[in-house]
Amino acid sequence: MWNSSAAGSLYISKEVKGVVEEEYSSRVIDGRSLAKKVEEEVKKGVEALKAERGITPGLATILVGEDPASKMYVRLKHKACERTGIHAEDHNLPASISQEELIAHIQQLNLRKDIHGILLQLPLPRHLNDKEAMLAIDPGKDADGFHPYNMGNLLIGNEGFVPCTPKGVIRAMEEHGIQIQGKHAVVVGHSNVVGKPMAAMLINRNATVSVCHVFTQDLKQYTLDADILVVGTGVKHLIKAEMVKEGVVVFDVGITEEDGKVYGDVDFENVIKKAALITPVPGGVGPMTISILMQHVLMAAKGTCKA
Ligand SMILES: Nc1nc2c(c(=O)[nH]1)N[C@@H](CN(C=O)c1ccc(C(=O)N[C@@H](CCC(=O)O)C(=O)O)cc1)CN2
Repeated sequence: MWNSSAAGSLYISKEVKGVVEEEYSSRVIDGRSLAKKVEEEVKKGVEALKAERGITPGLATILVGEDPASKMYVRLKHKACERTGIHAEDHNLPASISQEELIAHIQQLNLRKDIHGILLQLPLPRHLNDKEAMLAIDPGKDADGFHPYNMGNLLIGNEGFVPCTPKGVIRAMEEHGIQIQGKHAVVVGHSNVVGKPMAAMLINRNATVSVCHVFTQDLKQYTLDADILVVGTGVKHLIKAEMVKEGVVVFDVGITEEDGKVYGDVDFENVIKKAALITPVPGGVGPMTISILMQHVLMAAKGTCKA
């Protein structure tokens, strides 16, 4: 049922090579190769848009403050823009900015004809209200898919701008021929960025979906029954081998940084021995998130996703 070679999973990154025994390497979903494929599609689309309509897609990223991880994610997004031919603008605002000033800044970007996508890097400093700020973004420029208009559309099955991480997971499933309909998909984590939109996307594809979170009693009871498991909690190695069944497909969306190393929510080294397919951290869902963002900026510039 699973197509482990479809998306070039023969290439294994050096981080993964270090922990995976040879016999399991074909089970690894290589997010970097998949992201490269998506970026190549975007690059072609950008070139065509420039040639046919003289439009260069433009993305404005807004980063409030100096959080090192957020700075790195914004940097990765700008590099992807460079690779795909998208114009990128860095709006680094001071941590002391008020809610009103932030909203005024977003409104200025809404008016700009050369800016097609606006991305507000999360998390914001605690004194700022992210939901209110998201609401200020023109839904037609909402490259992240977090505006309530786009979230509402997702819920009723109109998938336009949807959150990039879960869309990256769905794209990886498609590339590997993973059947979703009729399967039991278990989503661990109920954030607005990953868990809730992921559950909606799986429901839209006729999976039976369980959503587990920090208040779920007996998590293992759910994860053991999962055909598809998506985990995004930020708890390092929350999912152990004894919590999954043989043949499960696992998407690890968690990121924990410790002593300069990055860890996922899944005990990859051991879970891979039971999984049919699994994403590593790093090199799994993260790069897909960024490539889908590029896809959204192109969509916004083409006007194929109007609010
Ligand atoms: N406005 C948004 N804020 C946040 C989002 C988002 O989608 N939109 N998601 C996360 C952070 N994030 C993107 O912003 C993100 C995180 C990680 C990666 C990634 O490629 N990670 C690499 C590892 C990098 C490392 O070494 O630390 C990987 O997994 O291979 C990309 C994007 C929260 N905020």
